Amino acid sequence: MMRQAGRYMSVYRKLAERYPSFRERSETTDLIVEISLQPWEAFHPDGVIIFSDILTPLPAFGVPFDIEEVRGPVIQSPIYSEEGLKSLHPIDLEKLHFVGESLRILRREVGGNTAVLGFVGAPWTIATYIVEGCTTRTYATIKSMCHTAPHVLRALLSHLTQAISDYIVFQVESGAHCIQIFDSWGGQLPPDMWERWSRPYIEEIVSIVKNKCPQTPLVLYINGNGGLLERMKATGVDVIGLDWTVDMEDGRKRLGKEISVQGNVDPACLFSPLPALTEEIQRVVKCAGRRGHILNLGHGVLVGTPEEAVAHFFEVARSLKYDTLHQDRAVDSKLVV
Ligand SMILES: O=C(O)CCc1c2[nH]c(c1CC(=O)O)Cc1[nH]c(c(CC(=O)O)c1CCC(=O)O)Cc1[nH]c(c(CC(=O)O)c1CCC(=O)O)Cc1[nH]c(c(CCC(=O)O)c1CC(=O)O)C2
Repeated sequence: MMRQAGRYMSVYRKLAERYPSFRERSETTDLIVEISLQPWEAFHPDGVIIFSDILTPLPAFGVPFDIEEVRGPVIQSPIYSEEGLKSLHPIDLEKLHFVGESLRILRREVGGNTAVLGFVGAPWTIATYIVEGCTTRTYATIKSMCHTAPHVLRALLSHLTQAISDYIVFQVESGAHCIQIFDSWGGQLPPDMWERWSRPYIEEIVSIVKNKCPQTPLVLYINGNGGLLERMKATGVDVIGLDWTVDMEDGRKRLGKEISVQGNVDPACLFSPLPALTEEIQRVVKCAGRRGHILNLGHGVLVGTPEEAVAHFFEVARSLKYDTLHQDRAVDSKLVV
């Protein structure tokens, strides 16, 4: 489940009181392992997601950042000029030793029946933070840069493409079974702009990673991806994450049978009465069909979500039987949540 660890869990909030800095919590091996295992111990999902952030690798290629309680991510020196590009350097994976160590420990801790999942941000999404300096609602600076300084933006995105590719391979070699690429803010671009400013860089990442780790499935998630589904498929990833604004059945039709899908229960549904949540999970699973569906939310668990609802989500997922959901014969297929 996306964002399955974090602020909605009381054990996490208690730990955060003792370790108030997000960077400390997400850059200390023991804490990363402990936080990653909190939802695994509480709900027994099929996958453990390393507790980290899409911004975690930034300092390893020359971009310091912090996560502030109210403002969220803050980049001390945003990059929007050729001068700013000078601070970038190739990713130094030794500076991310805690990620490698945590993935290795998680693999040992969870045994053979649980997948260990790594993730990265896509170049466009990471660039929105590096250029804007913080979370933005308008993306005005980076979008205007597409016209005022396209060469600078291209150089930044190319640098990020190489760094992120190296970082994915590092995560796989450290033990991640599967990698999700978050182009969370790709849906903020008109589709033709996404084609120019995001897709080529994701495609290059996919090609580098498929060359070095051909067995590792890659999931691509974009928030607000209704206008982009077919374009996402063309990147060559193995799984397309659907947010909840796309009907699962429509998504399936548009994407065809040969690609897998993930999603797409509305995270807000976890605030509804549990029987309504049960029905929605069953509906989504039924619409997704019998093969190649990773049951998940359409985006991360929201802050304030009742933990009982998350527990219920996993219980319902485990209880599903294809032969009762579908009239056709049951298949021996596993649900991953
Ligand atoms: O998420 C927030 O609302 C707070 C600020 C924020 C963070 N990263 C950020 C944002 C969004 C933004 O403002 O741009 C920026 C961020 N981090 C991430 C994404 C990708 C996405 O969710 O679409 C994004 C961009 C989009 C987005 O936030 O929706 C990914 C992320 N951060 C994180 C995790 C791990 C996890 O939660 O299990 C994960 C993903 C793992 C997965 O779902 O597979 C961890 C994280 N990062 C962060 C926090 C909050 C700070 C804290 O615990 O003290 C937390 C913990 C939590 O969400 O409760 C900081």
